[in-house]
This record gives sequence, structure tokens and C-alpha cells, in this order.
Amino acid sequence: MDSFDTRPDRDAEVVLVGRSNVGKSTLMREITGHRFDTGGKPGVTRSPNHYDWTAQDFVITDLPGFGFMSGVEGDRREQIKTAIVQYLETHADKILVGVLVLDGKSAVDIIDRHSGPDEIPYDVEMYHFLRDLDIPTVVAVNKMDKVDDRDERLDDLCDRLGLLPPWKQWQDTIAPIKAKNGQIDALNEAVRTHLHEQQRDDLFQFF
Ligand SMILES: Nc1nc2c(ncn2[C@@H]2O[C@H](COP(=O)(O)OP(=O)(O)OP(=O)(O)O)[C@@H](O)[C@H]2O)c(=O)[nH]1
Repeated sequence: MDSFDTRPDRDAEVVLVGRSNVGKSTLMREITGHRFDTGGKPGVTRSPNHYDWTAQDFVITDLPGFGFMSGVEGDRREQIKTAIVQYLETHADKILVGVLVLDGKSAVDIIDRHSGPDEIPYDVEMYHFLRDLDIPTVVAVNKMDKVDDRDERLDDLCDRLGLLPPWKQWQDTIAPIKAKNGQIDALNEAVRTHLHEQQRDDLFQFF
């Protein structure tokens, strides 16, 4: 079992969560300037990556991706999911912002494919789970360079998350980005809004 108890003991945290291959590691690298060894294979991040900033009593955490993972058995996927849920529950009171990372090109299709009477799609479930834990949440909609019908896609996504379109009225929540190209301004601004609400402007240097 990969270790989920590597978390440095810090009073403030920002976490990244999302399916495998949505670009969390790329985003983590953009935010921190630090290169984490990701291997480049889907599902390769299987224990949390922490970027620890002792002086600020602050840590940024990239949680393992899940969903499809090549070479990973179903019950192993469940274990990782359970570990992620437990991690969020355990540290909720210290998490200032939860960043749910999605692939802008495929997110709505994947959500629709997994919606049914007995099924809640993972991304939707995770969004509501973060909200239920009172963790201010930003949805980082990545890979927007691959999306043509930008406004329509983002409006559809809002709809699936239960946010009334148009997406432009949710800019504290919906942040279209291109992590690979270093274009993450919308995310930084949304995160800052939530940090400001919690009087943590001292952490603006990271976002
Ligand atoms: N087109 C495009 N591709 C991107 C973008 N950001 C990341 N990618 C690519 O998406 C793939 C997955 O990126 P990772 O950062 O490894 O994804 P991850 O979410 O950390 O994946 P796991 O380790 O499985 O959790 C890589 O090939 C990245 O280059 C983006 O903004 N646009």
C-alpha cells in the first residue's frame, strides 16, 4: 500500500484532486516550480506529493489520480479512492482550498456516460464531497487548448455540477486553464479569492 501518511504537520493546506491524467502533476509543477517525478504514465502518482513550505506553515498537496489507471486492479482503485476520501475528511479543517482538476475536453462526456439512476460520476461526487466538508472548492478545467466551443463546454460543466450557467458568473469556482502552457491565471485568481476570504493574503505568493 502506498503511503498516505507522509503529510507534513502544517496548519494550512491547498489540495489538488482529480482523475488520472487530467494534468495534476503538470499543474503542481506550474504552481510550485518544482518538478515531481511523475513517470508520464496514467496513474503513476499513487501517493500524495507534498510541496512543503515550513516558513509559512503551509503545504500544497497533489493527491493521487484515480479512475482509469493502466495496470491497476479494480480493488486497488477502490483502496486509493478510500484513502483520498479519508485524507480529505481527516484534514478538512486545515484545507483552505480544494482544487478539483478536470480535463476540459472530456469531462462533460465522462460525467454524462457515468450518470444514471444508481451512479454519480466521480467528478460530480468529488465536487459535492468537498463542498460537504466545507472546503472552498475551485474547479480547474485544464487542457482548454484542446477545446473549441469554450463557453458552451464550460456552461455544460456548470450545469452538471449544479451551478446555474452561464459559467462566467462562477469565476470563483470555474477556472479554465492550460497547465501545460503555463496559463493558470484564472485558477490563481479563484484561489486568491478564497484565501482572501480566510484572511490568508500572506499565501498569495504561491498563486
Ligand atoms: N493539451 C494539454 N495537455 C496537457 C495540459 N496539461 C497537462 N497535459 C498533458 O496531460 C498528460 C497528463 O498530465 P499529468 O500532469 O501527468 O497528469 P496527472 O493528472 O498528474 O496524472 P496522474 O499521475 O495519472 O494522476 C501529460 O501528457 C501532460 O503533458 C494542457 O494544458 N493541455
